[in-house]
Amino acid sequence: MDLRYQTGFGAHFATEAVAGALPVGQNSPQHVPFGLYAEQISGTAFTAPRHENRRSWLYRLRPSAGHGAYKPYVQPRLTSVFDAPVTPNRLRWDPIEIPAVPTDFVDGLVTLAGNGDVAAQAGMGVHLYLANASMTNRVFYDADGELLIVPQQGVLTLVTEMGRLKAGPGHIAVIPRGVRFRVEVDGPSRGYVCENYGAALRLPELGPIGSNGLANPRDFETPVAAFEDVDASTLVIQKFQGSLWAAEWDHSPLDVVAWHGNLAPYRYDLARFNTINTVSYDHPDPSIFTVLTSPSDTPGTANVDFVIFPPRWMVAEHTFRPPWFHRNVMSEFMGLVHGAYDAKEGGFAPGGASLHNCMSDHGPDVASHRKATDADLGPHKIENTLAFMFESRWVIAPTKFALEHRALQADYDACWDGFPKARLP
Ligand SMILES: O=C(O)Cc1cc(O)ccc1O
Ligand SMILES: [Fe+2]
Repeated sequence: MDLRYQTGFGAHFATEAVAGALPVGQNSPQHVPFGLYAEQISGTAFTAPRHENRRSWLYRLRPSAGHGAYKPYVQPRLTSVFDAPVTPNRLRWDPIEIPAVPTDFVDGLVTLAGNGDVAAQAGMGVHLYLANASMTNRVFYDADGELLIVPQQGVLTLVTEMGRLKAGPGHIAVIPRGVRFRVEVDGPSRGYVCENYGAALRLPELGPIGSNGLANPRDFETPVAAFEDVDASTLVIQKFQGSLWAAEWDHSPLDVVAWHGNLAPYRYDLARFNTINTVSYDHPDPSIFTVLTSPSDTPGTANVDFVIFPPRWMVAEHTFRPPWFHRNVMSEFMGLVHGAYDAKEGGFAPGGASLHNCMSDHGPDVASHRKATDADLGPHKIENTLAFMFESRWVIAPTKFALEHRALQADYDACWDGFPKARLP
């Protein structure tokens, strides 16, 4: 099915799947068209400043309040408890395999790491999804945070309350906190998820860059209204305060016929990113590649930034072009969608991950360093690559699952062994 989208970041959308379903001129009329039920979903406090405020009005076949009690649902690999001792050591994982047994998106989520406090609405969970089956008669939502999904293998169809969107490798999709959805897969599927407990992701400030550049607002796509009228038992699973809960509803909650507002799922094609970089010398800070940011209460110090390392021209003169050696106050979780990353010649594979926490020393490995030092510095295009980083002000703690998994590389430190010592005159 061809899906249709409306464009613009954080825009005030209005969409109806049936003509005349959306009330005109008010949100909650005494008689909603066709007897639909009006329901507001807020993503910010009612009194949040206007430029922060996010909410939408949904017009549905039945009110979502009509369901019974939720009971605990057991999926122990998805958690907000990062239960391994937090470590200053640099960590790297090979890709974790997609299971052979039928596994859908919810059951296929595994938590690798995270930070902050789900109850305080600060920090994030970092997960992988490892799925090979579509969700049937099951719908998920996350009361703990917004979900930034970075597919690495397989195309996902996200069937949400507010319409359908597709995202495969090269796209990202964002589902706001609380919005219900089902995931359909087209085969074995793997990707990364940043579960953002904090303030909703938004475009970064552009400062002296000016009024255009980086991710341009018009390239964000939000689905048009689409609904299913299914009077069959549906298991609605939610993540609430770190645990999963499920309730059997007697219908599909994906029954929103029309909606309007600025809280909505969206997708973005990372190939549309307007990558800005030096045209003179030196390697800028990677903040120049920020796609989306979730600010914390301290200006310029993100709860989490989503940063990409896309294909781009390298033209810097008399410059060591890959990332420099560094240690940062911010903590860095990295993943790779495809290709190779310019700071790591080997060992960092698509579907793999790395974690460099606050003040841990890292940078190019020996082979990448040598190659960049010996390189002829003509204009050079880095192609067929897409790495990304979830960068956070809070130290990122791994889970036991991640630390005990055989995908954890035992010898990661060795990639920085053998740098020849500088020779003084
Ligand atoms: O560690 C990394 O590879 C991410 C990174 C990239 C870069 O270009 C500069 C700093 C930085 O942390
Ligand atoms: Fe780094």
